[in-house]
Amino acid sequence: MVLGAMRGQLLRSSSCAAWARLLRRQSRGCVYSSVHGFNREEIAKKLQVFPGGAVDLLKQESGIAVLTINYPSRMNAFSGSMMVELEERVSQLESWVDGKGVIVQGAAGTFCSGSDLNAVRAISNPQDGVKMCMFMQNALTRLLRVPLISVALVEGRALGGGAELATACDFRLMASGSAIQFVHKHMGLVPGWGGAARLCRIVGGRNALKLLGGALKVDPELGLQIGLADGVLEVPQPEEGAGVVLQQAESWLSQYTKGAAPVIRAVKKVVLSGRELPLSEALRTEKDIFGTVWGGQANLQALASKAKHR
Ligand SMILES: CC[C@@H](C(=O)O)C(=O)SCCNC(=O)CCNC(=O)[C@H](O)C(C)(C)COP(=O)(O)OP(=O)(O)OC[C@H]1O[C@@H](n2cnc3c(N)ncnc32)[C@H](O)[C@@H]1OP(=O)(O)O
Repeated sequence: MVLGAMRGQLLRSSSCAAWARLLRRQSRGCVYSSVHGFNREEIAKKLQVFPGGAVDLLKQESGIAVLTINYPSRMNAFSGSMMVELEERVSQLESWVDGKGVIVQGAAGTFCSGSDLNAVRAISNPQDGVKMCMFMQNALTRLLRVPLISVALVEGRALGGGAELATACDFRLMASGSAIQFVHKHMGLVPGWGGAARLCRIVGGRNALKLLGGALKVDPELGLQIGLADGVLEVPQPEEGAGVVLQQAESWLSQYTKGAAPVIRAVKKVVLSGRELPLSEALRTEKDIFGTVWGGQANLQALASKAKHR
């Protein structure tokens, strides 16, 4: 047993370096850095000028966190300071070693109505608009790449940047009566937070063209039909109390996060590399990640238990 554990430790340390190399190559999941003329501190300072609302993070014993976009007086629109707070919360998720899953939701029964239009009107020059996009693309790409299985719990409306936020999760659960709508065209815009690129990968180019070109309202039925939604949750009667939909979402996610955190995190990592890397590099990364769990505690316990897995 000791030899096995030592072998596992040796493999883990060398393979962790491989995962670190992958993350470094992706510069911790960021798309933009100074080589792209992106100055994070400069744009964060500009965004902080637009206060309001919060992005709350609850990390639970279960290993499932709840990230809440919290600005109900503005239908959970993202103020500038909330964009900076989102990035901070993603950093916390990246370093949560016991984490296995995360549910992204909006406060007060609605998801997110995109950018705070008051901030949008003030950031009207193209240069600052593009910098805001780069900031949010970095934050949302990192969210999608955290080694946790993520679910967007869509109640009420997910509009514009809110629809884009929903695409920055591995899965989407839609409450009955909810809608995801890429309203950008109505504003003379296209997605800028990475939502178009992710949407094409989720529903395919033709459906993405319809949703963006038609600014179509995607209800749960259409969401399931085109693969934008992975499940529909029935909204309970008011007397059943708030939080029931979140409990349903946690129950749905826990199907996929049952087990040791290192194993669930490795599952997300191998899928992430399979999703994003060229085949040969994905295979090498998979081998490295395999090495972090081979001979690990969960593996050794499973071998010792001789349990049958039906
Ligand atoms: C990259 C994309 C990004 C960008 O380009 O920067 C964007 O996301 S742009 C924004 C895209 N979003 C929208 O256009 C949605 C605008 N909001 C609505 O369409 C509606 O508010 C709603 C979300 C469908 C809800 O409608 P309703 O139920 O009728 O409520 P109200 O409209 O009265 O809203 C309540 C309250 O909330 C304020 N609000 C709503 N959305 C925003 C927003 N995105 N920014 C700022 N404020 C918002 C709305 O103004 C109301 O406030 P009061 O008027 O003070 O009551």
